[in-house]
Amino acid sequence: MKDNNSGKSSLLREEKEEKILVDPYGRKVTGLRISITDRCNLSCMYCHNEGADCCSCGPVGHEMSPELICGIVREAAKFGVSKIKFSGGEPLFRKDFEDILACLPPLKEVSATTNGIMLEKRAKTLKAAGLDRVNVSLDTLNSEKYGKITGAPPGTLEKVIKGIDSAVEAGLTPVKLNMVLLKGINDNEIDDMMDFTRPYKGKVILQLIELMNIAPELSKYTIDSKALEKSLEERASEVRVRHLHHRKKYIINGVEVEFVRPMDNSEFCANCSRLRITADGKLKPCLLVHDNLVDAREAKTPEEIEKLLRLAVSRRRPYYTPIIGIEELEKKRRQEKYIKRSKNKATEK
Ligand SMILES: Nc1nc2c(ncn2[C@@H]2O[C@H](COP(=O)(O)OP(=O)(O)OP(=O)(O)O)[C@@H](O)[C@H]2O)c(=O)[nH]1
Ligand code: SF4
Ligand code: SF4
Repeated sequence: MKDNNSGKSSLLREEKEEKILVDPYGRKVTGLRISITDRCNLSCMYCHNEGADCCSCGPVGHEMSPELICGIVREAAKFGVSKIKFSGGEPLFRKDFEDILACLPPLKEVSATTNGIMLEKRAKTLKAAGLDRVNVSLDTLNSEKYGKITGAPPGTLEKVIKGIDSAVEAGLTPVKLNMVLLKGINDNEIDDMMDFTRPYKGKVILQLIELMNIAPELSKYTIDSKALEKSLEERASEVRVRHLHHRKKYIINGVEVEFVRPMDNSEFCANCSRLRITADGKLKPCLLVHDNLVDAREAKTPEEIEKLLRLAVSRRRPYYTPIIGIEELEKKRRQEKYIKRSKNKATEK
C-alpha cells in the first residue's frame, strides 16, 4: 500500500517536472525573447543586434512567419513559458506585428523593445492586438547627442517622445525608458532623465543599462557600474530585487529606476530565465554565445518544436560564472584525489 502511494506521488512529481524547461544549471526557462526582424532605421553605436552573429553579412531582412513564431510560443507555453519579449532590429518594421500578437496563446506578459520612432501611430493597434507594454530606447534628451548615438536625422528624438506619450495613452504601461550609459556622452544626464520620467507618475520607469563591451573601441565609454550602484542605493528610499537576473530597482524621489548590469556579473547570468530566438528562426541559448544555436525553421510539428526547445535548453549555460578561489580549487583537487584513491582500492579488492 505504502509502496503504491509513493510510486504514484513520484509519477505526479515527474509529470510536473516534465512540464517545465530547466537547463543543466537548474535555471528554469520562463520567457522567450524573440527577434522578429533584423531591419532597423537606426545605427546605434552600441547595438549588439540581439547577439546575432551577422557581423560579416549585416542585417539582411531575416524574418520568421507569424505561424512559426506562434507555433514556437504555443509549444513553449505548454512548458510554463509565460513571458514573451519581442525585439528586433526594430520590431515595428513588421507590418504584421499585430497579426503575430493576435495568434499568441494566453500568456502572463507580452512586451516589446522598440526605438519608438514608429510608435505614435501603432500604439493603439498594438495594445488592441494584445501587447501589454513597451520598452523604448531613449539614451538622451539632447537632440544633437541623440543623433550622435543613434545616427538618426534631426527631428527623430521628438518623434520618439511623441511615441512614448502615445504608448502611455494607449496603456502600454509601464513604459520603460532604456538608457544605455555611455561615459562622457550621457552619464551626466541620469537626473535629467529622472525629471523627465517623474510627471508620468509611475506609468514610466527609467531603465539604466550597462554598456555591453562588444567592440574594443567601445571600452572607453564604459562607466563605473559599482560606483553608480552605490550612489543609487544611497539615494533610494526603497530597493527591490527582480527575479529576472536579480536586477535591482531603486525608488528615488518617486521615480522607479532599474539597473541592468550584465557585464562580468555571475549573479545576472545565474538568474537568466529567457531563451532567445533570432530573426532567422534559431533558438539561441545565450546572447553572447554564437556556436550552439538550434535551427527551428525546419520543425513541422509541435513534437518537433518541443524536441528542439529541449535541445536548446540543454545547451544553456551561464556565460559569467563566479571565479573559484584558490582554497576552493585545492578542496576540489583533494576531493577528486580521494575519490580516485577510493575507486582504485575498490577495484584492487
Ligand atoms: N547579457 C544580457 N543582457 C541582457 C539580457 N536581457 C537584457 N539585456 C540587456 O538589457 C537591454 C534591455 O533589454 P530590453 O529589451 O529592454 O528588455 P529587458 O529590460 O531585458 O526586459 P523587461 O525588463 O522585462 O522589459 C538589452 O539590450 C541588453 O543590453 C540578457 O539576458 N543578457
Ligand atoms: S534601435 Fe535597437 S536594433 Fe536599432 S540600431 Fe539601435 S540598438 Fe540596434
Ligand atoms: S547567460 Fe548571461 S550573458 Fe547569456 S543571455 Fe543569460 S544573462 Fe545574458
